[in-house]
Amino acid sequence: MWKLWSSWPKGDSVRIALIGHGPIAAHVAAHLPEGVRLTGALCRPGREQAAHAVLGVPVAQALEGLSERPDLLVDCAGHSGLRAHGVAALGAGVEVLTVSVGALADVVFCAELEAAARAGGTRLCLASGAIGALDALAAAAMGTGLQVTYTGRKPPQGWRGSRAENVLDLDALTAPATHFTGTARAAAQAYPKNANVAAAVALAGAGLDATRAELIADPGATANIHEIAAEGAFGRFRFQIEGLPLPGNPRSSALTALSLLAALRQRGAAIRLSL
Ligand SMILES: NC(=O)C1=CN([C@@H]2O[C@H](COP(=O)(O)OP(=O)(O)OC[C@H]3O[C@@H](n4cnc5c(N)ncnc54)[C@H](OP(=O)(O)O)[C@@H]3O)[C@@H](O)[C@H]2O)C=CC1
Ligand SMILES: O=C([O-])CC(=O)C(=O)O
Repeated sequence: MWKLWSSWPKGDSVRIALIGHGPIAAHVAAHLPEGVRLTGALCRPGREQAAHAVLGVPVAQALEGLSERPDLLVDCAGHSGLRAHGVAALGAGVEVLTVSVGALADVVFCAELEAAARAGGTRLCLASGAIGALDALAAAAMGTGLQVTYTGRKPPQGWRGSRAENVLDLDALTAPATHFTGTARAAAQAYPKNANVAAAVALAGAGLDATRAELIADPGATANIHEIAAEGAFGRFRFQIEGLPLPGNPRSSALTALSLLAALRQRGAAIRLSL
């Protein structure tokens, strides 16, 4: 069946390298669309063997250490991966696709990324990740009066290793408990492994300081539930997604890895969605 973004033009292929070898990276590597070739990966010092075992490609600690220069560097590692490699890659003219959207809440780092992309004549692409409806938010933001609230709800184990543990006894919860309310910027900075979605919603729509965020640990939740409530001159909408986690990390929704695959597939299409 013909699809809008069916495949890369025959004979063309894109070389990608990954940052990270966690559940998101492993899923991407195992399901690359036709025409996309994984040529390398970047890891932290001492993690070469572990990364090679998961991905089966040459591994280095920096882009210059890879034998093949990628056309695109795909950050699947989280904020520290983008911080370690984003500016250098963009400055060297290598496009970067990232899941670490919340890292852009740091204004200084965001400006460094932007300057590097301009200097390198390339761009930083933000994955839609675990959320949807960013197209509607971006359109709504072109009108007036946009107000957006994002609510992130996960089972208690989805908040392990996050600041929620300072506020709540996750093992003892018997009812939903809010452990953060504030701006999307503050959420993204306080929860680097859990609130990239808050940043994506904000960057697409009303901005990091005007978007309200609430984060909830819910012992009754059986999925990672993300909700957007938006209203403005355009009208209003509500969007909710119940994302199942990837095997290997209850924090990360499977849709995140799928969004990277969708972005890779779209990149090679002559006819594509416009967002
Ligand atoms: N945009 C979105 O909607 C979403 C974004 N995310 C982001 O994706 C990140 C990754 O998720 P997931 O795969 O589940 O997480 P894991 O934390 O399980 O995996 C992260 C991987 O990245 C590696 N890594 C960490 N820092 C670096 C670095 N500086 N350089 C190279 N590799 C590095 C780790 O390796 P090692 O520890 O061995 O060094 C590990 O292999 C999350 O932390 C979160 O920030 C997640 C879900 C949704
Ligand atoms: O995967 C998810 O459900 C969301 C997540 O962790 C994030 O926004 O960083």
